[in-house]
Amino acid sequence: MGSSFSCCGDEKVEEGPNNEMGGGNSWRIFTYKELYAATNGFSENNKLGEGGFGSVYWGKTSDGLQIAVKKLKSMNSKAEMEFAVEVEVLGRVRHKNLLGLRGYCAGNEQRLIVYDYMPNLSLLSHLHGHLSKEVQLDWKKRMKVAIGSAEGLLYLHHEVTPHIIHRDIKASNVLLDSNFEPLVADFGFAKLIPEGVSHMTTRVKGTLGYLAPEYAMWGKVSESCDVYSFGILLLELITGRKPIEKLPNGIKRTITEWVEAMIAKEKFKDLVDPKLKGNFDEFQLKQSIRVAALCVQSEPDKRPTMKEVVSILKGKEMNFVKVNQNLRIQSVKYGDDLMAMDQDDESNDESSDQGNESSVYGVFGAMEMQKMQDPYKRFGEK
Ligand SMILES: Nc1ncnc2c1ncn2[C@@H]1O[C@H](COP(=O)(O)OP(=O)(O)OP(=O)(O)O)[C@@H](O)[C@H]1O
Repeated sequence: MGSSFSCCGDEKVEEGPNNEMGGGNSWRIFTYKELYAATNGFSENNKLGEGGFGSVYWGKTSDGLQIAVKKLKSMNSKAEMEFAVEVEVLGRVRHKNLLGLRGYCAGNEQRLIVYDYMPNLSLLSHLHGHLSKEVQLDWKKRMKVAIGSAEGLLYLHHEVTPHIIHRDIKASNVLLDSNFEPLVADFGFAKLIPEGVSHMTTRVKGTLGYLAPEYAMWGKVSESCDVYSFGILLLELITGRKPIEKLPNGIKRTITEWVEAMIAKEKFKDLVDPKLKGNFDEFQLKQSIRVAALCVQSEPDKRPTMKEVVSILKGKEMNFVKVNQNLRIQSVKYGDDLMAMDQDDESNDESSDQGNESSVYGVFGAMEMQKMQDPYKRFGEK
């Protein structure tokens, strides 16, 4: 590995366009040699986690900056596309709640993306992973994470041109800085939406449990798919439960099914993660359940926009909320074929971020997904 430092040459050849907006947010091209040295040769000890794209390593540059380096695991057209999309999208976005680009390295043999290191890791590790026992995420922090993530999405949907749909909103893609400010990450699946286009039909990418039904089944993608995923994330933050749980009898249950049943019994307070030991704000609980209920409706047109979501989470009442005053959650059934593909299983992974969430990369909806020999293959892999 160490022999081929073909990547990007040894000189700093290019800088991001936004340097004038503050040195802290600029990006540049890194050399492979630099990243190799920063990560101690991509040592296993430096590994922060692994996703579909490849592994992520902690590192420190020669000028003392702590970074996270995402290293493509194999060079194929699919992975190349994801790399290109992520770098392209990251180059366009700038918001306190979006994990921006610190740099990249693209040579003949390597593709690497460099981000700022987020010392409090992912939301997933706090809710279900190795940090969950420490219960650092009290109610106030959870609300901060909810509002911040929603603001990041609001920016993508309404403020950047062309608009961007993230398509993979989930707990492992929300990273936390030293103040527990959330930063939405992982733009490899993002879609740029040309002006005037309300929705597009596309291959399904994302993670089962968070996928909007119209997207999972028919590949119909619009901003409201992110709104649906955000609703699931919000329920996860409130309840501390996973989007899909495997019950002792082997049956899989979605978080919306569980919440729906609890609300039917009017057990609102019992919805809150027991780890919080009853320490939560009742008004905020009601508001956030209401937002989540609106977001996870199966009809995309009935879901709120992220602007509306942010307003309600910040305590402002909106007229349209009247349609869902009684806090009813509509649970969506994905269908047995899709649920069978969930690989959540028993892995309540305490040791790392990997593997305790079901990343399913379906193609063209459930029927096609069922036909795939290996459902966990990523798109585009032959
Ligand atoms: N900037 C960062 N700072 C700290 N940890 C990070 C950073 N970026 C990624 N990680 C860690 O590395 C793990 C792997 O990230 P990655 O985005 O590759 O995959 P994922 O989101 O877990 O899975 P998927 O590929 O299915 O989206 C994350 O869960 C996170 O804990």
